[in-house]
Amino acid sequence: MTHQWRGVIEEYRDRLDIPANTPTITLGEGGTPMVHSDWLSGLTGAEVWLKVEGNNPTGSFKDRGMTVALSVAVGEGAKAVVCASTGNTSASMAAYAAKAGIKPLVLVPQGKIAAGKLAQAILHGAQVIMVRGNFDDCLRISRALAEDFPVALVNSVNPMRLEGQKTASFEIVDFLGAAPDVHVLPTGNAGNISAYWKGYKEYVESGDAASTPVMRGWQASGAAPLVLGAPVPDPETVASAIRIGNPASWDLAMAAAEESGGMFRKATDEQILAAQRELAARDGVFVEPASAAGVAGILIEHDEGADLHGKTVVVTVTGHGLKDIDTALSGFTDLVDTVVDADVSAAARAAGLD
Ligand SMILES: Cc1ncc(COP(=O)(O)O)c(C=O)c1O
Ligand SMILES: N[C@@H](CCOP(=O)(O)O)C(=O)O
Repeated sequence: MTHQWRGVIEEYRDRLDIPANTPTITLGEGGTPMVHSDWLSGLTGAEVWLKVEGNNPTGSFKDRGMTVALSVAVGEGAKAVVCASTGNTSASMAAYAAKAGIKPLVLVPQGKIAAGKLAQAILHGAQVIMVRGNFDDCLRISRALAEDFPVALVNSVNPMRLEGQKTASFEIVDFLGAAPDVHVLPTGNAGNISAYWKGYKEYVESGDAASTPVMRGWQASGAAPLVLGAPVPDPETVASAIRIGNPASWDLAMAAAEESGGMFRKATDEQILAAQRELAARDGVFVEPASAAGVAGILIEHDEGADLHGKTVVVTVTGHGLKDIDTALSGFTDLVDTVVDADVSAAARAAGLD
């Protein structure tokens, strides 16, 4: 009989630092594909694998953390949950809250989150509060609400989120049979790089891996506090998911980069969008702009002459492209606007076949 994937908690309960009586609120998250990037492997001489986190139930890696955070919160009696979000956390939280039958409350920067993510949060029943401010303002308010009112905060400042998100490292090592040499991922609030590093270290401690990878986090140029070494008061980037100026997991993320021999770097919006398009067209993997920051990083370092020959590289592509189709289509207005009469010769002419 084939193994039915049971979600992060049931697959990894003995590796999660959670209370023993924690219930399981799951949508079947985790167990995401590792897709070989023939394109990036051919270009760099490395074996490059994409960890495709857009295949999670709500379309991003947040689901790994949210199943654990919501389950623990419900186990502790929570009747409502709150988060600040650039979009994906709200979509994920709202879905798991719906499954749990508790109230989701979301604070988002007004007009700054992708329509697909807003639709997810609303359809899953969240009360969405639009804030005149940025993500960092929303997180400050959410923390205060959770202190003063009976709502559990489920942003990645909640350690249960990192417990769940660390399972992606386990899956990568199990798939490859060893830890990769290099792990590349986009970085915003910095919970995910911290969670991956925790997971890799735990697999070494338990004897399931012999080594840990070098961790490289990529930020957008207009929202690159970890590169600059100081918070950015007005972060700006087309990659709305990582439009964050003061990452909550700053210290953990810095430790991940330093302990692993890695670093944080930045890519421009143009480089991120070009990477998004190339990845979709060459490897068949459609990701949202923020998710392409790590791919942009590989391309940038390749252009700079970095030598990855013979290495195993994993790039986490964090969220699905369908979440933000407005940005994706913005570079293709000529194609979208091409319309022909309903006959074969007009179609053949437009396609350049005649
Ligand atoms: C699609 C996507 N990629 C990357 C990130 C960055 O992850 P983290 O905030 O854990 O650094 C986020 C959220 O911030 C995101 O939604
Ligand atoms: N990109 C995130 C920002 C919040 O991150 P979190 O991991 O701390 O919840 C989002 O999708 O809102």
